[in-house]
Amino acid sequence: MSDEKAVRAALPAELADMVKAIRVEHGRATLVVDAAGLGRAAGAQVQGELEAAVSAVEGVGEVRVALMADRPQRRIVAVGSGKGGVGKSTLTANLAVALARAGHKVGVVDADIYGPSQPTLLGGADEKLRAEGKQLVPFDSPHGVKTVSMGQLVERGKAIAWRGPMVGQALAQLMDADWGDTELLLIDLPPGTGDVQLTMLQKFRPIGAVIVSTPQDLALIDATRAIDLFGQAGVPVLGVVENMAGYVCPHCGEESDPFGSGGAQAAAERIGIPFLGRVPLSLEIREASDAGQPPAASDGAAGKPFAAIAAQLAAALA
Ligand SMILES: Nc1ncnc2c1ncn2[C@@H]1O[C@H](COP(=O)(O)OP(=O)(O)OP(=O)(O)O)[C@@H](O)[C@H]1O
Repeated sequence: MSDEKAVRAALPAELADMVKAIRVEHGRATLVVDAAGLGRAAGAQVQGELEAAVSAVEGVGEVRVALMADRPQRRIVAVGSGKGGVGKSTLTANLAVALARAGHKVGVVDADIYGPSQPTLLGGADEKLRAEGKQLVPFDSPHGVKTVSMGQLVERGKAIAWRGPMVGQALAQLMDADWGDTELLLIDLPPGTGDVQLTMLQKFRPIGAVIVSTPQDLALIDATRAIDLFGQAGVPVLGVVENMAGYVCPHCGEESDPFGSGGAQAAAERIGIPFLGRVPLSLEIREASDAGQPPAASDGAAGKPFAAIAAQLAAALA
């Protein structure tokens, strides 16, 4: 039996499939292990078990275990807006839930230090973040999305007055959390074009951005500024979403457009970026969001626009 075959024969059955390559040279066995999706603790355990098993093989004096893809390539999509209060956090949470329901492994980083809201939106308002070693462990929301938030790093209700470097460090901690097999991270950015946005673009290089705007002219002007920021940083804008467009009166059914309608679509067409869809102004969306029950988690009418936009986004990413 060759040395490699002897090593393979000695592998614990439940770990054998993970060992993608074996080389034995001068009494040193090197194993390449597919550790994608394993957290740090599980990875260390696999490593220990393989070392123990292989060091018992005759002629092997040293064992090296290389854990590959321990940090799988995760795609990052930033969700931004030119101004506050346009529904960026609501959209991020619901897109994440809709994508998770469509089978994607999704996480949300709530980078909105001035108004962190993902824990509330995703049903974890009272959850504290755990740390394992130096790594944060994201909160597993009941809606199939993992999330970490600036809001979980500070006491609830306390104002955060951080300067640039502190923001950068906090953001890095959130991004480097133990995301496990998460494939796609949606980042809920603070509104505008400040420190957090720049750090995110420069340091973590999202593969694309989604811009949220209400249909008002002023919001659209600000959205155009955000689009410009992403463009300058070389981050493609995957599309624009128009939120709070059209209001259907729950009593009489009459449809009105308190903030106008269609402005974001027209602006996207003018600038030459895709329009991903429209979410109506709806009492149901607001109430469900406040209650930590994202509309996208159910099959009701309020969830439909989010599912449609998520499908568009998934297609753009594919
Ligand atoms: N389509 C909608 N219909 C009704 N209410 C909405 C809709 N979208 C968002 N809201 C409500 O508007 C408020 C602001 O939304 P959200 O916090 O998502 O905005 P934001 O752009 O993330 O704000 P911030 O500036 O705090 O980051 C929330 O109360 C939310 O429930």
